[in-house]
Amino acid sequence: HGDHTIMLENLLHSPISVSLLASIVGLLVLHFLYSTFTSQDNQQEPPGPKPLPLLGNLLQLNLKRVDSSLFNLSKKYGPVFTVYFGPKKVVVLAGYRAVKQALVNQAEEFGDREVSPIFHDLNNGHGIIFSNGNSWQEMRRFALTTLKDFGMGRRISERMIIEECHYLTEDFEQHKASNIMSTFLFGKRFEYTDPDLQRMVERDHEIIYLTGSPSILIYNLLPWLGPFLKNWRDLMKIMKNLNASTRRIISDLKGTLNPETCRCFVDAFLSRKQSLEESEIKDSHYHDDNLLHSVTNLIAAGADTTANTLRWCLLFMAKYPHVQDQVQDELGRVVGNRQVRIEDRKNLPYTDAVIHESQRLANVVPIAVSHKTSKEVNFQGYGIKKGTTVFPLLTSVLYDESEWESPHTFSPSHFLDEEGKFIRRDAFMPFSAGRRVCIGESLARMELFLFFTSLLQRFRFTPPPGVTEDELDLSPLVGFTLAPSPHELCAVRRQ
Ligand code: HEM
Repeated sequence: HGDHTIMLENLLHSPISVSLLASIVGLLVLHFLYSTFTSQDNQQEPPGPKPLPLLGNLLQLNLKRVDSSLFNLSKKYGPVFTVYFGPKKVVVLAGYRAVKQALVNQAEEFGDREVSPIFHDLNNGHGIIFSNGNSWQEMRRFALTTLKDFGMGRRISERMIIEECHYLTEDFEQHKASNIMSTFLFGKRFEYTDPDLQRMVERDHEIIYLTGSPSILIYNLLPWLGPFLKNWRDLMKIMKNLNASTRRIISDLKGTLNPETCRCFVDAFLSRKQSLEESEIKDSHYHDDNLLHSVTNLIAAGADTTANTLRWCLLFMAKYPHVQDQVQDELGRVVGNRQVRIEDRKNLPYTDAVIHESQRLANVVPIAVSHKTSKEVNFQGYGIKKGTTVFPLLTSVLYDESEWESPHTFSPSHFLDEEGKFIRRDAFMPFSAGRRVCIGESLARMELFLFFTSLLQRFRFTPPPGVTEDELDLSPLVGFTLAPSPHELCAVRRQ
């Protein structure tokens, strides 16, 4: 003990040793601080229910209604939490603030797409929705500019939709949104009775429904199960047929292509491809697979979502006749019997609010489309590793209790001020946000407005005879999107 004291005394008396000791202690403290700090960053993952080995949290999730289960978990675990789908880790973003902060303020980090095995089977990394990197960037940019060139969000698409309104109100059918996409992509609309159109609509519907089914969720965790699952075999077959018929339409257009006058999206793609080939640019992203999958992606993303939303709007009208009265009063007062135009929207605040409220409550794409982190992220004090699957839970934004006055009831007043003027709401996010935000928002909003108003001018929507408004069932048919359950409505011609 005495020797130690002497050594320490000697050390402290030597100026060099003192500074050496101080440096060592300083370094140790720094190291300690650094490691606790970074270990928090690296290791403290978002909280969540305790997972079981292999099963993860599957027993706590209702696979028939994943979005609602996750919304319930968010009430316990907060706006960012971890759940395990079997062995697969998923970080869920819940509520307007968290979803906006991630997708908009940290857009780059949260902007990659998670491509689950089923969507890999269906797209092979091509197209727009389920691709990443340079190919995605090029295809998304090309689709946006080309659709705009052909009139998306502008007067030309207004004319196109109005023309479709005439067919729609003559022959009450639900293929109008597919025809709008078809006009953009292939330069032509189909007769509603055309078997090609009917098959295209049916196939899309099936794909969207089946990809959200519980057995495909399980397939995504255990892909070797595929051939044993009926839904997987069905999906492969439907996709094969859809691809074959899309290839046929593309090859017909190729036969009559004139790069000087492009008729449609496919023409624009083919002539870009041709000019790149002529300048001997090899390995560009403009190849047949990207064309095929961009086209099928645009139809899948653009037709079913819009048609479903319109069906929800009509169902809400039949269920809430006093709301329908007010829409029809307003339309009668402001527009009368003439064709509604986009510029009328600003004078139709109640009708506009009803369409927004229908989109909010219908919540057609409840978990958006899964994202993936592109790098390690620090988010709200938690560390999330690169490549982690992220669910932006749109259900929890559209039903956020701290944003909406009565989140679970149909109430157009969410979008109206005291004087009855239309107001925008930040938490209205059915098209998601950020780097991957829906590219068809302006087109979809135009279609919804023009189709909805044209129908309500001419028809009164009611439950079928013998069914009361209360009995109309609002529980959705759950797939990748939420559609109304099969139901009947009467469309009674007004005057
Ligand atoms: C009411 C109708 C629609 C709704 C509710 C809707 C909603 C959405 C949502 C939630 C996403 C996912 C965004 C994300 O990953 O965070 C999305 C993506 C997409 N939508 Fe829409 N959409 C609609 C109509 C359309 C239309 C008409 C088109 C075509 C012009 C379209 C094309 C796309 C494409 C290509 C993507 C993928 C974007 C990407 O991954 O970069 N959508 N949409």
